[in-house]
Amino acid sequence: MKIPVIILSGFLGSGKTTLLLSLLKESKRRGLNPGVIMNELGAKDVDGYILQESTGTSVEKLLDGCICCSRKEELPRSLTALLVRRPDIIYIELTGVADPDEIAKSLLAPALADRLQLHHAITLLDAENALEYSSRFSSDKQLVRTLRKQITTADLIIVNKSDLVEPETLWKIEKMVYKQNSESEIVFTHYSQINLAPLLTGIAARGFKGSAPRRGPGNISGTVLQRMSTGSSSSGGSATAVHEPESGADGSFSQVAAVTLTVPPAWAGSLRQEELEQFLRQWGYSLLRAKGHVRLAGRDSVQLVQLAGNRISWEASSYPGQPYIVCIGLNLDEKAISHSWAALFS
Ligand SMILES: Nc1nc2c(ncn2[C@@H]2O[C@H](COP(=O)(O)OP(=O)(O)OP(=O)(O)O)[C@@H](O)[C@H]2O)c(=O)[nH]1
Repeated sequence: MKIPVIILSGFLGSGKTTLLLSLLKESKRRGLNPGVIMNELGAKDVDGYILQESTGTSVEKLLDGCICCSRKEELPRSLTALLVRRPDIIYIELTGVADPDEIAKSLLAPALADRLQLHHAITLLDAENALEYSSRFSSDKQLVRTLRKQITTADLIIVNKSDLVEPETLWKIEKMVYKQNSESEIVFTHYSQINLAPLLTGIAARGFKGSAPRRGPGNISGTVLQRMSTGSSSSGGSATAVHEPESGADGSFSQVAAVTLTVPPAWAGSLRQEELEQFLRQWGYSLLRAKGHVRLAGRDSVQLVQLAGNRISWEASSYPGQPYIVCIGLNLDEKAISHSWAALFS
């Protein structure tokens, strides 16, 4: 029996890891042994740590580049390594700038096609920002193309973060999605909460001799509204650019780049929350996403900081390593960022 694979795609900060956490918990509740491949643009494994911390799942990590383009050859190797652990289901969480179609094609490689089967390609959209992407990223045509591919490839589109927008915005997003992909199911929700049962229907733990997995019958209702009938260095800086393509090349190859900033090991002080927020906000929309673990003045525990869609959130974490932040952006000035970061510790 082929092992079902679920691909999770969607722009930076749209809610992929939040959904993956729920899927892992539900998989474990059903007695399944899930395998996870997680790809990050940055050199640090923020989301993998979150998953391991809250679900105990071991994660095959592919850091520092995108597996649909610059690190394409690494995916088959990781899948083969994962298969040794005999998973009942495999989740692949892509970077926010990955083309899921390229990943789906990779599953058809001769060494994998007999063992794996694409079960669902899911794309998450950040309701607060999705309508702006084409105009905001007009300087990066590849990125705009990739974001379209994320919509056209999906058989399930989850419009997430509906708590941050008015209902009219959701209707506009539905219209935009429908123009590009009228076949997919679309649900609206927040914190990636959907009915997971249809996604996992028919998937059984190994040893079970039942029928092969099949796609669920739908009914993946969100919590807000359902689709209406539409008729149809010293600073520790290190950057990873997803390079511009040769014309006609496969992959996403956008100009989005990641800079990993670590706190100098010798520094014994702690940062103030406002200082760090100011550091993150000064780059405006060129900083698309930031995440990391830092120590703050006045807080006992390490803090997980996340910037997504220009919103910053903080939560306690038990990360034991050297504090860092990964910054991901479009046309980010790496030198200026590293310089400004170093100034925080001078
Ligand atoms: N307000 C709000 N915040 C959300 C929602 N879903 C996720 N978040 C927050 O948005 C941030 C990004 O969520 P993730 O699940 O990490 O997004 P992602 O797509 O995995 O992000 P990357 O993989 O880093 O691109 C986190 O701080 C989440 O807690 C939502 O529906 N509403």
